[in-house]
Amino acid sequence: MALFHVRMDVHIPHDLDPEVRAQTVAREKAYSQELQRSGKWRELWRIVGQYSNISIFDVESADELHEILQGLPLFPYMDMQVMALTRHPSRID
Ligand SMILES: O=C(O)CC1=CCC(=O)O1
Repeated sequence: MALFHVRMDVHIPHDLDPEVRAQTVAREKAYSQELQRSGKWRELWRIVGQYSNISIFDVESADELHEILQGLPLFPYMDMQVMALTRHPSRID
């Protein structure tokens, strides 16, 4: 098990066809909800006032995360920052 904190900043071009945009966003939603149901996409939060999110992934490896992120329908329109997480020694649970 490996935990990752991911920030995704979405930059869809303003001239993208509105139908393509709507279809891509709908496919993104379905893809992320399937991964949320599987437990791999553990947290998904909107950053207030930005077309950005903070996510926590619970995956087997960095390679698996890479595959998941590359499969995002919005991947071509995103900047991402990934941080690998490990357990803090002061945690009590
Ligand atoms: O809207 C976003 O932040 C991009 C996104 C990630 C998963 C999803 O459903 O939308």
